[in-house]
Amino acid sequence: MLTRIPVTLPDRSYDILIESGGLAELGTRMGSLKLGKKVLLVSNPDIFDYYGKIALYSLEKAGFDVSYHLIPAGENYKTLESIERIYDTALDRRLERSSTMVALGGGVIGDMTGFAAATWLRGIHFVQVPTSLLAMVDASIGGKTGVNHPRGKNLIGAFYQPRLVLIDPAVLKTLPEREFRAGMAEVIKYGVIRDADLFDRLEAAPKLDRFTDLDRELLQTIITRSCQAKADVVSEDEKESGLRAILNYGHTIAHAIESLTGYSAINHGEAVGMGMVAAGAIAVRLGLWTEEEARRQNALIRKAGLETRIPPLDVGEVLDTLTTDKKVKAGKVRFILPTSIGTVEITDRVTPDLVREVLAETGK
Ligand SMILES: NC(=O)c1ccc[n+]([C@@H]2O[C@H](COP(=O)([O-])OP(=O)(O)OC[C@H]3O[C@@H](n4cnc5c(N)ncnc54)[C@H](O)[C@@H]3O)[C@@H](O)[C@H]2O)c1
Ligand SMILES: O=C(O)C(=O)C[C@@H](O)[C@H](O)[C@H](O)COP(=O)(O)O
Ligand SMILES: [Zn+2]
Repeated sequence: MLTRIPVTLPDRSYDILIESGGLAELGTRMGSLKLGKKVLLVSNPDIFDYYGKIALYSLEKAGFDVSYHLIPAGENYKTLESIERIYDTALDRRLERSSTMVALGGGVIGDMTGFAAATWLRGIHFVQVPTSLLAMVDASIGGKTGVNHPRGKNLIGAFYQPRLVLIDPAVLKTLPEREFRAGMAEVIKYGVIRDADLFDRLEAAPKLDRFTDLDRELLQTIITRSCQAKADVVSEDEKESGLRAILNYGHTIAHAIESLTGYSAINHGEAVGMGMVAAGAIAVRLGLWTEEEARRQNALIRKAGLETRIPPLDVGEVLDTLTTDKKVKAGKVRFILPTSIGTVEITDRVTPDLVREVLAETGK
């Protein structure tokens, strides 16, 4: 069964296509977009070993002239140096304005390929083929592309929309369990910020922490509801001038955790899980959210096999890193905080002392 979710934008609308086994149709799907012949597939060696051949074969069969570029796996390769290596291959391959970069991988590959496509020749086509749960439900959609700065997450980048997002849930069978759980953090995020019914369904599920324990119907619900939530928000506010900031729930503290731990010990989804616990505790202390709902959120995060306690960090460094967050306005750090399951608000009322208290409460 093919599910199509449109992302409707003023001048760069595109489809999210969700279909089990759909990777083999990549060439045909791209064939209908009127792209130039040259394609550069960007991936990492592990993912390429599993799925590179299917993707290349499908593209070649559809008449594309394909080459590929591999970047070692891991968030600490999400750097400008890796982007320069993509540029080298783009130059060697003489990519043209009509050419396309295809990201075959998780969010790290997707964010970097999108940024390289946005900047090479001032912008060439770009297609997302997400292979991790997190990239399927979040990173591949909406056009946030970029890389990390050693002192701050995603500080370098561009809004640049893909021409197509092609999701083949069957590839999740090889995703390491830890990465599956990381993806569940962003799924729970949608429940808290926007989709109370999704939250209820996750609560009702017998298990959430392993791909193999999830029934196929629930997996389909998780992917389609999450993609729909992201597509709706991005369609309303492409460049985060307002509503889109809700997608950053849990990320203010998560990004500080990621950069202060060197982008290696804790992955993005794990940090988001911890960040949502901290944001929930802040909301309770400000009288915005009930303790009972915060407890339900935290129980769901634990049920997804995620850690809810923040590792020991220097609080001064955390506070300093928060000031590099992209939501900072007029020098004030802004947080997305829940007001009920399914609704959030954005506030600049969170003081450094409150962050200190909550880090002490939610820390290990
Ligand atoms: N642009 C956005 O809107 C957005 C949204 C959320 C997250 N992100 C970014 O996404 C990144 C996190 O993405 P992620 O969680 O996918 O991490 P990731 O890209 O590092 O992938 C996680 C790991 O899973 C492996 N993997 C992926 N798919 C696989 C498969 N099918 N089989 C076997 N192994 C597979 C990868 O090789 C990697 O080791 C972060 O950099 C985060 O900032 C971006
Ligand atoms: O798409 C968005 O908007 C998001 O905030 C989604 C987040 O899950 C994602 O991690 C994003 O990359 C964070 O954005 P940033 O602007 O804070 O870097
Ligand atoms: Zn995220």
